[in-house]
Amino acid sequence: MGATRVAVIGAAGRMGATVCAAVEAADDLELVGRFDVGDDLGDLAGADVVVEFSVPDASPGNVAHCVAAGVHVVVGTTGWSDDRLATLRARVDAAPGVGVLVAPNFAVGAVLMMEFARRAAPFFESVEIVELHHPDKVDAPSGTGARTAELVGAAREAAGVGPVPDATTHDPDGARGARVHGIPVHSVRLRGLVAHQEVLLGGPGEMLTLRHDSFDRASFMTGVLAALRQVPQHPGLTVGLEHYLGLGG
Ligand SMILES: NC(=O)C1=CN([C@@H]2O[C@H](COP(=O)(O)OP(=O)(O)OC[C@H]3O[C@@H](n4cnc5c(N)ncnc54)[C@H](O)[C@@H]3O)[C@@H](O)[C@H]2O)C=CC1
Ligand SMILES: O=C(O)C1=N[C@H](C(=O)O)C[C@H](O)C1
Repeated sequence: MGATRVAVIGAAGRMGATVCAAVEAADDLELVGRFDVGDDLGDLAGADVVVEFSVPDASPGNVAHCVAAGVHVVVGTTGWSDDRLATLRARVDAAPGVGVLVAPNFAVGAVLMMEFARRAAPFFESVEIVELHHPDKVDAPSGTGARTAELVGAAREAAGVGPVPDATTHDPDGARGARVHGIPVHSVRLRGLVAHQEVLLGGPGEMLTLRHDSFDRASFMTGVLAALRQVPQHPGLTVGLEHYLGLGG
């Protein structure tokens, strides 16, 4: 069997460039196209699979182009709201056989952190998420932070756990952070960082801290390469790399 032909959208960016290098280094993959802002996606350079790391407002259009062309897509761009995912799901359902994976984080450790947080969530009264990133990141909270809050919030609701306790009545500057699915999420942007997250779970007299650190974008490549090799075997829309790793509830 020949090499899988891969095109990258957002190829000039931090993640896109790292993905291009990883694809070029893999014997079973061939990099056939690099696309960035302003490029005509056309026939996607004849790719079998596209990897998409661009910006939240461009990603839905880029992915729709790939799906309409019948090309599988691995999407790492963040900002996929429920509405955007619903629109994408309808497009994918109308393109039988096409696989699309949208994953907020491709680092295996981060996927495990989210899974551990989901499992631990019903056992603690309090949960807060602190996500820390490089200051060139344009979106807040991070996709990982938002997804973790969604998983944790759903697990607490399913277990009948009430809202997180919080006596705050005066917070004119938003010091308590964003609320995502009822979970406080705090975003730090700091020069020197790459991508980091802590999930703090508190109960009477104890705290469990789950922490993941991506020190280098190499941390995402194992997941990206595994995803682009597997996506043709997963027709339809999948959200979260955990479903390709045999995890997830
Ligand atoms: N899922 C994951 O594991 C990870 C996801 N990300 C996400 O990936 C996205 C990109 O992150 P970075 O590479 O750090 O950003 P970046 O800013 O370095 O790269 C974004 C690239 O997209 C390009 N772009 C902008 N509009 C475009 C369009 N309409 N079509 C094609 N390309 C376009 C830009 O010119 C730029 O080259 C962000 O949403 C980020 O949160 C980042 C790291 C890991
Ligand atoms: O922009 C980044 O860098 C990252 N974005 C993703 C996110 O928003 O969760 C994944 C990772 O945290 C790095």
